[in-house]
Amino acid sequence: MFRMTDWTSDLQTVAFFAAVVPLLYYVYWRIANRRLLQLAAKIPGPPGLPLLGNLLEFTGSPTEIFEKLVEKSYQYEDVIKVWFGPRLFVFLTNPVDIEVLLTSTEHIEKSVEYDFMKPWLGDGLLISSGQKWFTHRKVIAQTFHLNILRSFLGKFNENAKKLVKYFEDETGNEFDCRRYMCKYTAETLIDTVMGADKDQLGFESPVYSGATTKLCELVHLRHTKLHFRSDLLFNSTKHGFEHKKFVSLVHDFSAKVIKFKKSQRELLKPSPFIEKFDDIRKEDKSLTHYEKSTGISYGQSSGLKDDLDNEVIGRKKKCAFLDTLLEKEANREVFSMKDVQDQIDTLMFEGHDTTAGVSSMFLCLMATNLDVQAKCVEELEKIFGDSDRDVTFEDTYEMKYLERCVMETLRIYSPVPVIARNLKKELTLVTNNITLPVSTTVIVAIFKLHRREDLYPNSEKFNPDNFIQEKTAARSFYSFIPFSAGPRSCVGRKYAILKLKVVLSTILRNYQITTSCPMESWKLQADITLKRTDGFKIKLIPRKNA
Ligand code: HEM
Repeated sequence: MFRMTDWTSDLQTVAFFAAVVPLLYYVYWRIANRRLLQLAAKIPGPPGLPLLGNLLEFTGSPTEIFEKLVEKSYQYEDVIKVWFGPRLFVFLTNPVDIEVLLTSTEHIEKSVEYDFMKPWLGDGLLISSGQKWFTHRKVIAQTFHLNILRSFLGKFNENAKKLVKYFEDETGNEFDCRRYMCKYTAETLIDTVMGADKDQLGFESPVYSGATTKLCELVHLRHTKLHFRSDLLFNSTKHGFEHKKFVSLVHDFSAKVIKFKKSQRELLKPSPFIEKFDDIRKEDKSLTHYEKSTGISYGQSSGLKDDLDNEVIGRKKKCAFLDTLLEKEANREVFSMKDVQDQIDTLMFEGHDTTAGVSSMFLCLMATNLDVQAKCVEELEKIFGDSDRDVTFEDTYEMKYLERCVMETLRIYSPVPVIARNLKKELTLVTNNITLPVSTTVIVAIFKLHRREDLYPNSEKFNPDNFIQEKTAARSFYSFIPFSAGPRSCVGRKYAILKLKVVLSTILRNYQITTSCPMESWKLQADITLKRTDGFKIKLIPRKNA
């Protein structure tokens, strides 16, 4: 027979366990992580709640979370600690500490947040680690040598001219330019790095770029919403189904590219757009001279050097990215077919989303800084006069002011606002000799670093003079890292800068750019790459002499 006393005692037992089990776990966790807690106590940061840490302070939409993080960063100086539940996150904003982390060959493992991209990018260069990353990086970095990039100039120009033509449909309208820039960057990647033919592949840029934009949003949703971190929960929601659909769309494309390239190889046709270089050393001498004379190392305007800057890459014939990987795969060296596909997916994402973002931002900045735009155009008129000829490699050296504008865009709106590493060993910083414990997630806050008032006075203002030589020489290399730095820096940075110079100069030679949206009204969103939530709106007016 049911008795009231049984029922209340059951309830008391449940309540007892509900309160005691988490408490016991918390006590156990604190004992097991004594060293972590001791070291964390010495790091400045907002006080948090037991178990939850600072979780409740960072809720809301991705834009709101980004704004809260930036706001919080102004309350602290160089190193900031935040607890998200039991996980310790440390944000670095001082170049001296960033240098310690990024130059290390030990702390190169990405944080677990990157794992949410695994179903999409597999073991591609962005995510992989250890020996696999090391051997793949060595091969891929060589395929971005400047001499190989030179051979892409024809395609950069051809596609830039097509873009200018597409823009004719929009003249007089205020429109979001990002989708056009996505089309340009994605199609040009296929034509160059992949050495394929976008038309024969039936490539549809809005579908592909739409899928990657959506995938970024979904991955970021998993970063910001605790309940979506579990694969089981996420995969059973509508977001999980959407994620699966977009991943298979992207993978279908890379499978198609491989099939296309393999059929080309079987026909014994070399890749149609890729020239091969026999003696790379001979050409390198002039590049070294250029780099010495200007201090500019394509993208690392402060002269930072790494494996991409190795002048000597051997006498063997070198060819572009996908030809090289397929050759290796056919010879059963280093890459399996799955590896090749992972690397295509990685490069298609890294190579198109970032470059589309920065070029769209550049156009918006030109539209809101008409004096700067006029100076760029003046420089281009000096180089090209009235001619509508293609941009040559040598012309890109002459675009010194335009390059400073690109650098300043990368500073103020860094397309990758943060990067993150997982510490497998303790790391001692320069700032106050702080030691970061094992398992800390270290965030390099590029967005905040690039807006430090001590490095860039009046830092919210778009000022290309931040990159005149005296100023860059006076700053640490690590105060400007849009492409990261050190062993895991961006392999595509020289490619990106060269392509940006060609396409942006071609647009400026053909159109005057305006907008009705002042910079102060822009809303930013940092889902993997930086975007404007309100759209990249510009208006184009054809230039008379174009
Ligand atoms: C303006 C354009 C670009 C920017 C701002 C940019 C920025 C970055 C950053 C910050 C990283 C480090 C990411 C991290 O540590 O989490 C990175 C890595 C990488 N980027 Fe880029 N990137 C750009 C263009 C490109 C292009 C055009 C390609 C290839 C075609 C590319 C391929 C890669 C790859 C493969 C990695 C991973 C490298 C490794 O871990 O060894 N990127 N990029």
